[in-house]
Amino acid sequence: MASTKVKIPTIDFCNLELKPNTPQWESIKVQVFEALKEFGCFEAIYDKVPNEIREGMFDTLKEVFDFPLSKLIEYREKPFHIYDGQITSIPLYGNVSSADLVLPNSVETFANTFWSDGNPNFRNVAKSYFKQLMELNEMVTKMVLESLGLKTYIDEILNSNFFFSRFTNYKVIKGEEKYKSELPPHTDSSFLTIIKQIQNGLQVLYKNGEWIEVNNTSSHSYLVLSADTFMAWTNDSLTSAEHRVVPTGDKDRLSIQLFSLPKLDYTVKAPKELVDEDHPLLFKPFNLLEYHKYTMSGDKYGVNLKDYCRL
Ligand SMILES: O=C(O)CCC(=O)C(=O)O
Ligand SMILES: [Fe+2]
Repeated sequence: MASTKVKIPTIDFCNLELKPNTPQWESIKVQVFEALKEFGCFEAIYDKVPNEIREGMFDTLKEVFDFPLSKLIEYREKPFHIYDGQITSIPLYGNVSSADLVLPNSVETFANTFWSDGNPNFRNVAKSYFKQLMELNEMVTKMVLESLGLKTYIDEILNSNFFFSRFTNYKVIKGEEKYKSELPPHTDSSFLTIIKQIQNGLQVLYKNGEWIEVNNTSSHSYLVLSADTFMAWTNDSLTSAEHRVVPTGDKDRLSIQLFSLPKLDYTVKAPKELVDEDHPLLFKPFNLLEYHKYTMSGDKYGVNLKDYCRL
């Protein structure tokens, strides 16, 4: 059972002209760093995504999972477009992911696969949604690096970012208790992951062993998670939040994720400033391409970066 005793911090990013070196920035920066160290996550209240854009994204997500399987398979056949569904252990879980929703000018491949007119409205909605969340990702990244005294690395990290988006659907079939669409506990391989859920279900593991429910306190709530790459790059200064999804209720649960990953050939290595005799290097330098090749080879279900390159 998830606990209600410990709460994930909520950090308000609204109504502020958030710029480095302002008092608001400094105050939020402290909260962000503390939360990512302690919990590996926080709930951001972030009102830069207009309601109609967020709703447009979820309407599209529903539409995509109502398409026949043949459409989803056609989508999967395009390079770098993933459809993960019908997994034997979680048959009601499905996700559609790609890098192209967030690359400038390339949401077209996604839209052209699903809609014969290329759905121009959705293309605008997706660009607007991800642009705002990429700004949130950038602010949080800067705040972490400033907190670590590593301002000089901000450009390097932001330039190494490669974004991946995912639409996830946890189907519910009423009365079919034996089918569960839970997502098992895992950590993400990204620097940061930004998750929007409309129904609850997401839970994060706290260091005392309790699963904490992620609740939306506002329609502008997003969960920001720090993940494996940021943990390795910061030599363990941040936690990589272990999380899982246990949907409740009798409606399909929908969520959208944005992952900021390191570019495939970027070598992730903790900077020298974070390594000394008292803080030895904890992860061998790695790049995502080699790591993914490793996770895809043989039976590696459930492995994470720690298994791959923790020293
Ligand atoms: O559906 C969610 O809320 C989270 C999904 C997730 O953890 C993932 O795709 O890595
Ligand atoms: Fe995840």
